[in-house]
Amino acid sequence: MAPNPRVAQAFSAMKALGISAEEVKPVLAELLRVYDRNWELIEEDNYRTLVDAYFDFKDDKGTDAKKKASVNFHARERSKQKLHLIDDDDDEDQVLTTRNKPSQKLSVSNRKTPPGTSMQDSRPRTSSEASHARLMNVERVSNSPCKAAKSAGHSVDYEKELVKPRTKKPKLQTQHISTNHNGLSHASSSCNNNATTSTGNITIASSAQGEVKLSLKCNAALAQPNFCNPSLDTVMNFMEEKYLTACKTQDPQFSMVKLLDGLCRSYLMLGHQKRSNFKSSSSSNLAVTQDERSSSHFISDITRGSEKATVFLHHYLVHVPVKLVVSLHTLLKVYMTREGKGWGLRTLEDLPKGTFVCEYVGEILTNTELYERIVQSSCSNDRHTYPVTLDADWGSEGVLKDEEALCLDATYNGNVGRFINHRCFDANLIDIPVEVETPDHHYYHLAFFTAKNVRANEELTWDYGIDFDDHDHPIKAFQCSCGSAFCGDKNRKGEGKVENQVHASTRISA
Ligand SMILES: C[S@@+](CC[C@H](N)C(=O)[O-])C[C@H]1O[C@@H](n2cnc3c(N)ncnc32)[C@H](O)[C@@H]1O
Repeated sequence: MAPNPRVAQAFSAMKALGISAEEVKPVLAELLRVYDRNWELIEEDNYRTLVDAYFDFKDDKGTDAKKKASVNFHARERSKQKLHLIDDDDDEDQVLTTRNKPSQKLSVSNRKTPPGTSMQDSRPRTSSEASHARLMNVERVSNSPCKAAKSAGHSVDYEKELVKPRTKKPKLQTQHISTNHNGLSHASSSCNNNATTSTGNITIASSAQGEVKLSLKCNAALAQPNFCNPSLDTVMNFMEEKYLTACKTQDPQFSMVKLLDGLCRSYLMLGHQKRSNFKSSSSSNLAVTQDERSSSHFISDITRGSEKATVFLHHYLVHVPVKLVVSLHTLLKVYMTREGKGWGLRTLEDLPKGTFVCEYVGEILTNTELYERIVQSSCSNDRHTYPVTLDADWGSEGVLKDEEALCLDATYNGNVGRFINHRCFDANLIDIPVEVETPDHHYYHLAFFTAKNVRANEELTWDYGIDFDDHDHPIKAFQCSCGSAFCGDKNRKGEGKVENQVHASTRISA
């Protein structure tokens, strides 16, 4: 009788791996029996199931082959149950633990197949069950973090085993970001579903369903001997500390998880804009409105190369205490200035004179409330920055006393406007109070417009109106590094003693 062509095909596929037909025969026979002669399941993925089964079988060479096959298939069935546990959470391929949801997703049930369950009992009953059983792959990772580090090479908490089902998921579009020696990041991207082939340190993969996965590959050169995996919590806390102090991130809500979440959101948002051929113009910027209360933004950018890490990320969250219609120039970029001014804001495109840039958003406080805050923050060594005094009457019909005058304090709640640095006299932005359409016209927003043509990549600056000679002012001026030929700070960097601290206050007229 002519040999079954499918059998011949399977033998030949295995032969290509150096496995003889003789060795394959019993394993194939067992698989056919378990899968009710469903060849598709065996042939899929280039006979992967057959290969797995063969190696399982071979592992226990020396024991009775048939009994062993039974045990192996039994193990597969246990794997299937594990997969179902994860399916229950509708998150079957989650591999990283998060702090909010500790590693239970990764934990594998100790549930055993009931004693006495025969191989026959464990047969998949439906094709989908069968394929679950078949597609299941279990990678064992040691409980010991150190051993896990050796085998996995990255810091993930595992409880027992990492379960990786080989279910077919929609293809993820991947993008790699590599960094050069300055820490400058550059990325390649594409709009099709093909993975790019460049090597890099960060891989972002997304699917059309809005799923985004990040994979960070550490620079091997930074590896230390005796490496032992830290917990995810330790890493997150360390990074949060680092960005809150070293990089002067001022958002008290800052967290690495939010940062990474912000990256994913930005990726999706930018991808969406790219697809819809989004193009910003001065007028369209004005049309961008949103309630920013819950939105987060991610910005990756350059530091001055003083950090060891390969990619530098900064994020800021925008918390607006009341629902405001905010117009935001979408191509703005927060970056670390080189002159020691901390973070700054720059434009990514040329802006003609008179272009609306962004609003200055902050909490509205009375002068008294602001003063109390400043006293409090100086006691706790917190940096308190940039209150803007408003001369609007804000609903009051009479003349306001000084202590009732209102300020915008963007220290804890603000928008990108909080990153605009001061420049003496010839700043390229001007702040304009913009009346809001309320019947009494008491209220206004503070909006920034360009006071001159601004070139792409130029820093956006604003004259805070500081009197650097006023030493009695309750808020001490910072040592100015604006670089303007008209700088009014006699103590500016390199030209005298360092004046105490960081604060800026300006008074505007409505
Ligand atoms: C409105 S914030 C600007 C964003 C700020 N650079 C940051 O990193 O958050 C104002 C603070 O920035 C710093 N700054 C702004 N302009 C500066 C300048 N010309 N020279 C030095 N520091 C400046 C001061 O610390 C000031 O209190």
